[in-house]
Amino acid sequence: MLKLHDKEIERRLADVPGWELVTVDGEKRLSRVFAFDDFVSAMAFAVRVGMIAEKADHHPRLVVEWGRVQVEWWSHSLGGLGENDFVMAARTGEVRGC
Ligand SMILES: C[C@H](O)[C@H](O)[C@H]1CNC2=NC(N)=NC(=O)C2=N1
Repeated sequence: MLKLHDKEIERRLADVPGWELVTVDGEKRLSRVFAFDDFVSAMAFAVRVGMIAEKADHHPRLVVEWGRVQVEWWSHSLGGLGENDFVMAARTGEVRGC
């Protein structure tokens, strides 16, 4: 998988509404916070995202708190964003139903 350049990233961001481009330790990531009514719903969402990640062998950073889950996707092997990350971001939205 190829590391995407800024122009390609900008173009693909339009395909994943709701996701934000962030840079952490010099590496670009896709980031989004999902809101829930309580902790159990947040946890259940995180588990479902974890399952699709495991199946894809491509894993996110998941921060689970009462009522919210922050999801970040990037490719460790690329030190940035690849096509996979946009695919998984879109699939994450489907898990949530939005
Ligand atoms: C050995 C295993 O297939 C690799 O470490 C996978 C696991 N999950 C991964 N997830 C992410 N986000 N990036 C990777 O480079 C990655 N590599």
